[in-house]
Amino acid sequence: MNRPDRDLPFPDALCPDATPAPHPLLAPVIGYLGTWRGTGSGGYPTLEAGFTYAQEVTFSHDGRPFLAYEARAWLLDADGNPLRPSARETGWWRMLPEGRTEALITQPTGIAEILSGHALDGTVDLATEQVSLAPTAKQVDATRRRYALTDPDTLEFVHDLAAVGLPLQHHLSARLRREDAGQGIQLP
Ligand code: HEM
Repeated sequence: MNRPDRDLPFPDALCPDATPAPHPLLAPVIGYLGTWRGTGSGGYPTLEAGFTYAQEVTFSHDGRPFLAYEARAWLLDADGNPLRPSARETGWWRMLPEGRTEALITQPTGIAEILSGHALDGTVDLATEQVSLAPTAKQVDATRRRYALTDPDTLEFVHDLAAVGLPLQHHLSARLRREDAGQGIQLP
């Protein structure tokens, strides 16, 4: 969806020095632009065992004050080989003055999250304002997400989940590296 090489009149940009120029309100998240890959682990009290996964995440923009966000994950076996497709999600991070952030994220499991939070110094904290569920989706009451650029080429992610009647607690942690690591964007 966000491929910059597509023949569109207004293609998305994946880095700050490409055309179009990023909107000034993207400043607190400018280091997120690009494609990220890495692995993570997760679990939940309802699951017999924890799991490990790989993930690819892309943030792009079209010159307006929001990031287009797309993520797909697949489970890994004990040897690190791909096992099966897992979570996918797509959405929009709306950037407001002073780093205030609103995000809309949907998943093919029938879950739609509306989150709000704040972006500061490469860290974005988001918590759900509202979760909407398709009629057959699992019960999800709330999520909380923290994304942190621990260096210009490393994006760490922690996701807490309140679902199926349980209180908000850890579901996922991941560490992603910039696809073209080494050419990382310097943080302001
Ligand atoms: C990288 C992203 C994610 C991965 C790899 C992942 C992985 C998993 C796995 C492996 C399970 C066990 C069921 C299965 O085998 O499919 C699961 C369950 C579940 N996940 Fe996730 N998940 C991710 C993101 C999310 C998100 C964003 C939400 C909610 C907004 C979510 C909500 C749930 C719920 C509600 C369950 C079912 C719990 C239960 O019924 O016991 N997951 N997840």
